[in-house]
Amino acid sequence: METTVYPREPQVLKELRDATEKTNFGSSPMAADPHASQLMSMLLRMVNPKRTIEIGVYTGYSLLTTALSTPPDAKITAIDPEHASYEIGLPFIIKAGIEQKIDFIQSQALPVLDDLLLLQKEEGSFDFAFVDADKQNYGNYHERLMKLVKIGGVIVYDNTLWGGTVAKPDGEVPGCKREGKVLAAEFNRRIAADNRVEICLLPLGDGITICRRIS
Ligand SMILES: C[S@@+](CC[C@H](N)C(=O)[O-])C[C@H]1O[C@@H](n2cnc3c(N)ncnc32)[C@H](O)[C@@H]1O
Repeated sequence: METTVYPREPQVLKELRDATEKTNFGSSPMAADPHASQLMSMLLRMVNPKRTIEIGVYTGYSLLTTALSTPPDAKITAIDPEHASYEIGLPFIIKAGIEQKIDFIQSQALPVLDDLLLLQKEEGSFDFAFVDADKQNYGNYHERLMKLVKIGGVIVYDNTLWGGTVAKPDGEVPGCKREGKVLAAEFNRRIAADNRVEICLLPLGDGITICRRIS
């Protein structure tokens, strides 16, 4: 981290991370890991998406990463029911001059995804998606994103190792981590068996799974 990640972290992202850590919102390590963010930035530059979806914004570390790594005319649909945490990061998004790329929707994600699919007929309209929200719904998000993201597009899921607990016997997992372990392990098995995607689970940050839609 000291050699490869922090020295290359854009200054405005570092400022957003510091501001997050200084607030009450920073009491739990919710923001995307800077190492995972470095990977996402590279992926985004390779995919060069015009439209992306982010589920789970918090103070906006991954959202600002996305906005900094996409073309000037890219549009990001960012969904989170909490606005107060987003307001912590907003000054840095404005400072970076990329707020015009972002459509922040204050809502639970599922109704927004259903609306995009059923009412707005946005099937196949997105090139990239990042999911970092309620783990109970990862399977539901996956089914909707498999329609919203076009064939060849990329979906990235965060926290798929859940602190490494997915690889540990239950007895070695603290009680507060057990539900997350079960949810992450179930989701990992589900997408491993999904032949509509290529996948790769990378052991950086809290575990990050990259899916490329192939059918
Ligand atoms: C781990 S944090 C996201 C961190 C963020 N990606 C970052 O880099 O800072 C999880 C976020 O998911 C949001 N969330 C929880 N349930 C949600 C839901 N049903 N739909 C959308 N977002 C949700 C929470 O409000 C929280 O801000």
